[in-house]
Amino acid sequence: MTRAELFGQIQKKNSFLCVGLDTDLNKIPKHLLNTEDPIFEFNKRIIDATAQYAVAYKPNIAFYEAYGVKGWQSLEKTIAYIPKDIFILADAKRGDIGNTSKMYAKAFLENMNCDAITVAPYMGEDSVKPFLEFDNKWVILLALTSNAGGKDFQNLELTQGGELYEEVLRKSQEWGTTDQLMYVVGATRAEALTNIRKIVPDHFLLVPGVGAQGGSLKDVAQYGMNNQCGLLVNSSRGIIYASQEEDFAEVAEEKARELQLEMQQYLSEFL
Ligand SMILES: O=C(O)c1cc(=O)[nH]c(=O)n1[C@@H]1O[C@H](COP(=O)(O)O)[C@@H](O)[C@H]1O
Repeated sequence: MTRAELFGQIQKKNSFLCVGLDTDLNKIPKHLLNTEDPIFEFNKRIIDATAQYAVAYKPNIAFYEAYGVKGWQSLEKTIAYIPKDIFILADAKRGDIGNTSKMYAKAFLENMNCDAITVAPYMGEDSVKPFLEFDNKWVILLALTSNAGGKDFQNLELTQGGELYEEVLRKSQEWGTTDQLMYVVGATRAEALTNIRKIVPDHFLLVPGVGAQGGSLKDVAQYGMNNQCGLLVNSSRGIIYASQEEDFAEVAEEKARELQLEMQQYLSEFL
């Protein structure tokens, strides 16, 4: 999907919501466990309930890989089921030496035909470049993550000045364009967004961490939005497990609608 198409979806739906499909057999409603493919059945119901409010879905690959071949099949069915105009982001956090990254890229951007993949920048340019060789596909580089341990490395002061995550933002801009690269910034790190926007004013940011991790959507929108919105804000557990009973899809729809309404307000205020 191109940047213009993504922004078009945001304008059409008045939303920059990404629904995270972190589907865990221990958390989905019990009655679904009797179906042939409980993971897909759950995802299908969540997608049906939230597609009108979501501009992106983010299946976290760990939740599928954990169940082996069956999990992978559920993932493929889920990706095929997502409406074609919605951005699909494989949250796989890959990155390895060049010829290995090339195979990861082939798996997610070609065979699975996802629009984007999350990539760890730690191994540098030749580990990221193979993901950038696909038309209208995106690499989402981890910059400032939402977890407490993110500070262990990402906030280290470099001898030449600045913190490590700032160098990730600066250096990686040499590798691809604003039509190919996005960055992960946790909603729990919203205080850094003003500084981040000085370094990457035009890029899209994937922002996980609202809902279950407690990040503020308002702060993210206020300090992170640019003139093309420039944000995809993810919520996984806060939507998909808001109810773990038979009404889970209705409650997920309500939660997605609540976030969309709030986003609509910020789009009119800050865009
Ligand atoms: O890359 C990510 O999506 C990601 C980066 C990050 O810094 N923090 C983070 O929580 N995530 C992912 O975003 C999702 C957050 O889920 P919830 O906390 O349930 O909304 C999970 O799939 C995480 O793996």
